[in-house]
Amino acid sequence: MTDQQPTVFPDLYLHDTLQRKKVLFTPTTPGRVGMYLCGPTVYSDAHVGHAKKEVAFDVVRRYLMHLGYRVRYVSNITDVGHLQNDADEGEDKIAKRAALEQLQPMEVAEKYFWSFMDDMARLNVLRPDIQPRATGHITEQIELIRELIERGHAYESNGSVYFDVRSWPNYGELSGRRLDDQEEGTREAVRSEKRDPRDFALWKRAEPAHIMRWDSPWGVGFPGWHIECSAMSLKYLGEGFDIHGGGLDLEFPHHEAEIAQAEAAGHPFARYWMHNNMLTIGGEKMSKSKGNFTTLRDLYTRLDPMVVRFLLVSSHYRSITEFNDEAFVGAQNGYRRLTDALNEVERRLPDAPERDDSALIARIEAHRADFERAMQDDFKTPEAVAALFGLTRDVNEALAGEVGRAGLEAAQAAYRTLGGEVLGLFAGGQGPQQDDSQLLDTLMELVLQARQNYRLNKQYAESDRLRDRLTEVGLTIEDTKNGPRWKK
Ligand SMILES: Nc1ncnc2c1ncn2[C@@H]1O[C@H](COP(=O)(O)OP(=O)(O)OP(=O)(O)O)[C@@H](O)[C@H]1O
Ligand SMILES: [Zn+2]
Repeated sequence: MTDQQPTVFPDLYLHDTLQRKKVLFTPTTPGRVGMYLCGPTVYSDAHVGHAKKEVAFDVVRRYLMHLGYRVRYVSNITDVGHLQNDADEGEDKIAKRAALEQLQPMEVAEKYFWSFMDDMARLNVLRPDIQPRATGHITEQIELIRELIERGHAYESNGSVYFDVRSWPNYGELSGRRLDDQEEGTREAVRSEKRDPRDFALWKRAEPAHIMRWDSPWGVGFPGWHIECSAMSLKYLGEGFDIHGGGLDLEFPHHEAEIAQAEAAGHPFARYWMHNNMLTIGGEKMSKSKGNFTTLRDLYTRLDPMVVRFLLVSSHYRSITEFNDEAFVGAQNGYRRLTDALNEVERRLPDAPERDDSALIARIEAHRADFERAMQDDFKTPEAVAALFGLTRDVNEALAGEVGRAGLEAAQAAYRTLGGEVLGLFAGGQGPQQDDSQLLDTLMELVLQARQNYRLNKQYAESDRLRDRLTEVGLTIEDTKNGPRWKK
């Protein structure tokens, strides 16, 4: 099979954190893009902030694919518990959760990996081409640390290995922080192992109680927080790969450390850095540790995941998205406007008459051009969504009268390509209609309530009849100590 790739790609501008400005994007290998995104630490359910990041970069990837690029999208899974704070101390997040849930650390990682995958699938986030796990790449991480020691940029101390920031003058180039401005804040015991308090751990000696542990040239231990991303992105995308993404909160120290680890070892790192801004609640970053989060799981009981996605793409990836009920209502209405129009277009298509729709088609093309222009200017999704609303205004106006096949087909193609393929707003491909599973959840909640009322009134025969009838259609009710549950 030959590669069907366009030879000319339209100009695409993106904001590069490293250059602190919007720049023209040119991939290293014509027609191909290698992208790496810092993925989740799998120790709890994903929240809406994680969704902002995943959707932001999913849209970047989808748009590159839409332009005709072949994209290799790599996103890691942190399944080794790195320590709780940036100063290389505190508890191991995964181990802490394992103790709480009485599970093995690897059970915790497995459980939350799958919950993350399910949550993102419902948001219509495409699966990464490669999803490397940190625990599966300990050898690569050890190798990179060894190179750093050999080149004099890292040193072993008491069974741990630290990156020597003073040996690498470029440290701070991404975040613009000068070494002298960087915080110290490290506990005395850890500080005494370091030559400089700002040095960060590449490898940590494991205390006897630490479950996740590996042999290394420096004794039994586990990797530091940052090293996995340098090792795995280089392994799967090669030196000088194109785009590295992640949340703005990771710029320092995580991304700064990723660059230093790779480049000090002699491996040119990412050429463009993209950072999404934060999803906030009451003006504060939504985060696991602050406890001010709403999990996607919870949110999906109230909202169609596609509305959540619509809400996220309605603000720019570099803007703050404030999360509140008003925003939901707006997103619900906005999404409805698009899907109502598309549903009507598709309903009419099979019996559409032949007629001249050139005026409508010209307007559709103009909205399409607006959409592309917005996306080529640093992925301005709010403007792209505005173009879809412009399209919807014209389509609705046309639908008020008679529209021919050509007009309907052009409208359908615009919605499906731009709203569907690029923005990922119409999951599944079978149409934008409401997802029935959502409906089923709501109905079953009502049924369980009705059954509970029967039981409270001691109407056990009615309650049993309800349950038996559900069993006949393949729905089972189980009474647990936390109340009744149902499953298909
Ligand atoms: N509120 C948010 N808005 C946008 N992106 C976020 C938000 N919270 C986390 N992210 C991104 O998700 C990824 C994983 O984040 P992380 O696991 O540190 O979540 P967190 O909730 O900030 O956890 P913690 O509070 O324990 O640091 C990072 O790339 C981070 O930038
Ligand atoms: Zn990373």
